[in-house]
Amino acid sequence: MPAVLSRCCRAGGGESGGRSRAMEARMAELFCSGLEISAALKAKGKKAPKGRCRKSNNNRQSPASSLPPEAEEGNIEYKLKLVNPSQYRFEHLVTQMKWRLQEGRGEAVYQIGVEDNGLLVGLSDEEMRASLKTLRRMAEKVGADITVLREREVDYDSDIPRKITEVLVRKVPDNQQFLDLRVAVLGNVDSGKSTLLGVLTQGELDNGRGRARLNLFRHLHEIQSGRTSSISFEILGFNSKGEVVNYSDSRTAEEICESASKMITFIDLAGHHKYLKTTIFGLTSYCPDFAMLVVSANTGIAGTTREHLGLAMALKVPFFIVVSKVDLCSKPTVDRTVKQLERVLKQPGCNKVPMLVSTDDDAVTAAQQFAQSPNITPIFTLSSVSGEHLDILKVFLNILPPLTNCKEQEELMQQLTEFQVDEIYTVPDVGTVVGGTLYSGICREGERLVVGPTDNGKFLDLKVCSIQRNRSACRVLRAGQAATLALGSFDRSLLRKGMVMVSPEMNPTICSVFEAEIVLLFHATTFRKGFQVTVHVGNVRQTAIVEEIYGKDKLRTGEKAVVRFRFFKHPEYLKIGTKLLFREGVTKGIGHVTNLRPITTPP
Ligand SMILES: Nc1nc2c(ncn2[C@@H]2O[C@H](COP(=O)(O)OP(=O)(O)OP(=O)(O)O)[C@@H](O)[C@H]2O)c(=O)[nH]1
Repeated sequence: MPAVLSRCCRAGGGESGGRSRAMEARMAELFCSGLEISAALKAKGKKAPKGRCRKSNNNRQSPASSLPPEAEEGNIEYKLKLVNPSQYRFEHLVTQMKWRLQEGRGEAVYQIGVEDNGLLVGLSDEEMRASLKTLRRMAEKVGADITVLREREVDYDSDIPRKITEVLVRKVPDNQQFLDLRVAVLGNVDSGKSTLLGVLTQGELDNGRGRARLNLFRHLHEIQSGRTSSISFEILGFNSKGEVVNYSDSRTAEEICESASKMITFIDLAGHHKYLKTTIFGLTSYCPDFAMLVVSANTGIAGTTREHLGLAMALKVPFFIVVSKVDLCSKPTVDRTVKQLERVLKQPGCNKVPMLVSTDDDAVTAAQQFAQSPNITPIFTLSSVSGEHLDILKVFLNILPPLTNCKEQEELMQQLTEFQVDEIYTVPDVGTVVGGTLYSGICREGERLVVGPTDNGKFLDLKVCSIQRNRSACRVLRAGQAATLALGSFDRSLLRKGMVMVSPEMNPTICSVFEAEIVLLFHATTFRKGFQVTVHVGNVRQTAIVEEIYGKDKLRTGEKAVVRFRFFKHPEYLKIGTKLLFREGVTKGIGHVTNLRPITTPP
């Protein structure tokens, strides 16, 4: 592997292209065991790079007297003070708040007492009171709510104590019911994923023998009877004051949706190795904003942990880590697990900056830094049994912003409708129902779309009879939102996971043969023409045959090439540039689609 690695590092044109290629190759290390990695590094005479990572534990806000200068774009606004503004200035401030909220898709952070250049000047108590009063008036004017995230004393050149205050402003956009984030939950079997979700979403602690998890299953069974998916969804809401809204004080999902201004949908993925295909499907097709990797404090990195970490990295899903079950271990054991994680995160294949989060204050810093640089990896240590540090994770989840901004969202909404079919059900009295995500455009109740491709490459007409999100009715679905669509009497047997429902004007490109630039992450022997792998591209999952490896007759671990694949069963709808992942047994690889051989369908 090492010789190949260095070749990959040197290959490539521009600096960033070369760097990302080297990163891809190094990712091979992530998927291998620790022993393989250290052997590879030793052979290469390399050490994990120190210089590129900021000091770990940089979670503490340094007593620095400045922040980075205010950015024109984004949802963070610095204000030195807001004391008695004139009517004209007040109107200007309100317009500015609207813009910042738009940038943060409904959330903005105001730093009061800070100059535009980032200097932490601070305000006296009286000035701060007056400024917060103005901020409240501004928020009222735009229909937003404000929550003070934290107050800090600053050491500015003055005898009187001065403070800066950080305030979260939240307004649910008029066309939405709540702000929406999707978090995929990863981790080894028994690491405590379902238990943590049970505790977060039901509001009751676990007994260490699976009570919280049982609650969840009973509940799931009640509300999702008939659903056979091995991926389950759980919701955790926050109201405008940042308080948790979950099943502890709401009886139904509808009630939670009604009182929440922000909703986190957890996608609970299986931990066991034999369900890896489903786990990959969950990550590639449900478009999570973030992933939460749960690691048990007493076992550390075990089982599928490393593989799940590699998947999140390969699919570029920003992730944070929860070290669970700290009640079962002594402090040195917890520290050892955290150190082990930090070591892996700093490895060349990862290049992450670990950030241990142990106070509410750290959680605020972590959420903001994480949003600005997904290289930062917050690590929480908690217990679902004693409840230790559980509130810190909730603080983080409450203020965690989406990583795409309004502009990107708007652009996607302007495009033609494209809904990815991830689940298919038959619901009594409703008929055929499909679950999935609206990738682009807008989808309205009553809309006519086409679904396909069928086995012979056709698209079939259908009508969207009704739409539900989080089990509540919804008339309009917007790009990025997940939902279930009822299709009335449409024949279920004509549908399969991986299809798309698109606007009839779209004329989608479908293909059985496509090319992809790939990096072989791991292969026991050599990877040649004729090899069969399961390919995951977005919500498409199908066996494909390697028809050609351009310029080479075989590939070894760590090598890259452009490869031509042919789907085994039926054509699929693919797009150039889409990330791709393939596996078969121990063979794994990543890459992206570079070329399609479209099939032209008869009208
Ligand atoms: N003491 C203690 N036990 C825990 C904690 N979290 C989970 N457990 C226990 O660990 C066991 C496994 O937890 P699960 O939540 O089922 O683990 P999982 O990661 O969802 O496992 P899979 O769904 O099989 O991938 C259960 O018996 C839980 O009660 C914790 O923080 N402390």
